[in-house]
Amino acid sequence: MENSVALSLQSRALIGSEKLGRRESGFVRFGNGVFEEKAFQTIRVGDQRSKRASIRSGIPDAKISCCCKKSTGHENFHISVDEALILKRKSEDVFSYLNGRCIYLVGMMGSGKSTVGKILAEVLGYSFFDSDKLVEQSVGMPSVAQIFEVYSEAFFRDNESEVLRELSTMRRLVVATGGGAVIRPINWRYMKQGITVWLDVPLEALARRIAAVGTASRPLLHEESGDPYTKAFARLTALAEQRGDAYANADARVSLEDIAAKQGHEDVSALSPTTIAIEALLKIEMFLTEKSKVRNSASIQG
Ligand SMILES: Nc1ncnc2c1ncn2[C@@H]1O[C@H](COP(=O)(O)OP(=O)(O)O)[C@@H](O)[C@H]1O
Ligand SMILES: O=C(O)C1=C[C@@H](OP(=O)(O)O)[C@@H](O)[C@H](O)C1
Repeated sequence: MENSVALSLQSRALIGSEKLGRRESGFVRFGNGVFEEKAFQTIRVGDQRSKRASIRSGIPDAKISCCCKKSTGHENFHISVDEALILKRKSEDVFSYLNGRCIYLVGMMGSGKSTVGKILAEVLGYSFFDSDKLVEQSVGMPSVAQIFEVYSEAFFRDNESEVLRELSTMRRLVVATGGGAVIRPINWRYMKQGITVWLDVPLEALARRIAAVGTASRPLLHEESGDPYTKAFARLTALAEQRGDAYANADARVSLEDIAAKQGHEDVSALSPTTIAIEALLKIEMFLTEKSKVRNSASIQG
């Protein structure tokens, strides 16, 4: 991405009426109990000044929204009053520890990076970005699938790295990265400017989710034959093996199996995105408090 090229970054979850600080109230309408994606912000990559100014100012006329329905319109995730309150309290705790640092969500395709990322952005008063969407915009194509087809995976990966580099200069963002962003060490350098969080979801659950929405938008899953679940599962298994421990570089790991066990569920499909967002905040808090303890004891010793 060259500076001269005017590219547009879109943030789909900046849903607050305040100017990117803490939202004091109204992030959820309890009566309805679902979130709805409402507002988006456009900023230009390549023009750092307008980008930062735009991010600082937020969206003056954005409405506080109460429920978040995915843009596909197929799913509603219900959220209880209790969960909404825990989410709000935990976000307030974590907000000060974060001190403006960005959150990068990593994980396999379908692990919920976008779904959970939008919730985190909303409660923290951060902007949400999906790195796949930013690559699409920077290349000027409507889908990642098309970029793979017309150019190549390598071309997509180069642009993905460039997008992550740009984002790494910014603050107060939640970024849903593409599932393969973890394979390039340079991307870790960019993402480690913020806090990295791995959404660790069992492959069966991923395959079920992806089969439900289809593989058309995910070119790496599109080649296999067979029914949607079987082909998604086979390809995800191969990708997970290739990627090995790459996801484990993340600062915090959110294991859906662990949350399900803790809550007495047999299956991770019982876990709502809100429950997962709460766990992500807990893990971020643990990581940051641990880090500051280590720093403090090092400064006492030295
Ligand atoms: N906790 C969850 N339970 C059930 N389905 C989910 C959950 N989180 C996400 N999904 C669904 O899984 C699919 C992939 O989620 P998405 O957030 O797009 O993943 P990613 O951004 O990691 O590719 C979407 O259809 C989404 O609605
Ligand atoms: O795992 C991967 O290599 C990919 C994941 C996709 O992102 P999501 O994880 O958002 O589906 C997208 O970047 C591309 O299709 C490649």
